[in-house]
Amino acid sequence: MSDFRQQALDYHEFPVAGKTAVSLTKPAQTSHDLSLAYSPGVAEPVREIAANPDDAYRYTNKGNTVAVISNGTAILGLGNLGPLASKPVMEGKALLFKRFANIDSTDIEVKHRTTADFINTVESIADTFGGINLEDIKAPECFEIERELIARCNVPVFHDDQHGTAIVTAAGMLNALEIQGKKIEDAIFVCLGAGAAAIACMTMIVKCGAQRENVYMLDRQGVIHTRREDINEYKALFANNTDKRTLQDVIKDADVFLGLSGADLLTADDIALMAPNPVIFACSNPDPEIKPEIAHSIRKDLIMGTGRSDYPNQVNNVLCFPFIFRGALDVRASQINDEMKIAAVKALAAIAKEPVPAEVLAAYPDVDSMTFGPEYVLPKPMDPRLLRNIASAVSQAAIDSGVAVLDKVPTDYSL
Ligand SMILES: NC(=O)C1=CN([C@@H]2O[C@H](COP(=O)(O)OP(=O)(O)OC[C@H]3O[C@@H](n4cnc5c(N)ncnc54)[C@H](OP(=O)(O)O)[C@@H]3O)[C@@H](O)[C@H]2O)C=CC1
Ligand SMILES: CC(=O)C(=O)O
Ligand SMILES: [Mg+2]
Repeated sequence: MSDFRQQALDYHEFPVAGKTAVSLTKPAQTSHDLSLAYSPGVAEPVREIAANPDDAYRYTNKGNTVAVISNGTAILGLGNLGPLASKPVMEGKALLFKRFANIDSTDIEVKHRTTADFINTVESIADTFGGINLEDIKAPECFEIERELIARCNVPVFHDDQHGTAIVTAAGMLNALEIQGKKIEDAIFVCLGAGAAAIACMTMIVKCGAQRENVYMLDRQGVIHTRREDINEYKALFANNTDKRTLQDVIKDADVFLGLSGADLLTADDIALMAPNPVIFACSNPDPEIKPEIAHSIRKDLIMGTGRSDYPNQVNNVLCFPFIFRGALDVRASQINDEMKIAAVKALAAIAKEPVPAEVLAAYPDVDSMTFGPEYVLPKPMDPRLLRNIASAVSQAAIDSGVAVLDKVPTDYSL
């Protein structure tokens, strides 16, 4: 067994199984404490909440709790391995919520027969939480699931693989194109993958200025084009009127490759065909569409990003979901709307252009330099500015767009 594999297994197994636990926020030492925490004292907030449901935010943990919910149908790039196998990833998301935004999170893995069953299950438990983070649910079902749950739930519902990924990818893309001296409206994009993450990322990149006709999207059958009859309504949004059919047809002279598909699907020969100064975000996890070592060995003029923590330019939704939920929870937003998402894109992209605090440099002793450029198009996950800058921009956007219950952006973001 490889050393890293054993380390990863040991990390999850010892000293206790798993990565999260519940901790108490109130004293529970004396019989008086118990009489307050449980019977008879607990009856008082029960009565208050029954009379006024909003009091759940006052007397329970609802307002700072997000459920991370999956059915395990698209676990990272590993595929449909079922709900239980997705649990380490969902616990991982809960760890990240707590570590980066002090949000308490519960992972919930749902076994279900139909999409309707899944939707009904999540709807039934949604009021328990301040927000719902859907995770690793495959396309196309994820689109209906999110749409229905947004309509039916009273708290924000956010499919992280769609919108968290789209926000981070768009921010990184705007910065990478700027560094490469390319205009987004002129750039030719190749997107390998046409699922949850790919459709949302390209939709956001088009909102940021890319021309829809300059986007070539591919699934397992090749280029998505207008004469294909096997594509769903979501892929159809990216159908191009083109005779190009294969990855090799479209990668020639492309400015950007975005991978949201699977491991090792882009070759060195493909990269050699791209336009000068290309941008390659190979975001499949855990293994990217092409290894950075291979890409860099083929050409020196590229900007390379992956979803992983162990290479420069980590393009991963961890740079978004803890902070966008922090911003939404802080003003009790009823939804996470486009205004809040665009505010997150701008706030994230801007951080990469600012000087990096010493504590961030200290957290990454192996990184030589963190200056806006080809090896640093996005801030690092350990950067404390992510919390303050993104959460405050998102809260403000929620207030400005009329979806916030509270009208003050917090000033204290200490963890
Ligand atoms: N870095 C990050 O932050 C994130 C990365 N991702 C990564 O993106 C990938 C997709 O995730 P997600 O969108 O949630 O999953 P989905 O199941 O919704 O979509 C997967 C897509 O990839 C396509 N695909 C799979 N294998 C191939 C192949 N051999 N050739 C062409 N297309 C292929 C599928 O094609 P078809 O439609 O024909 O089945 C489908 O369109 C995963 O690897 C995941 O790790 C996802 C979210 C965040
Ligand atoms: C990062 C992530 O959410 C994924 O790869 O699915
Ligand atoms: Mg995911």
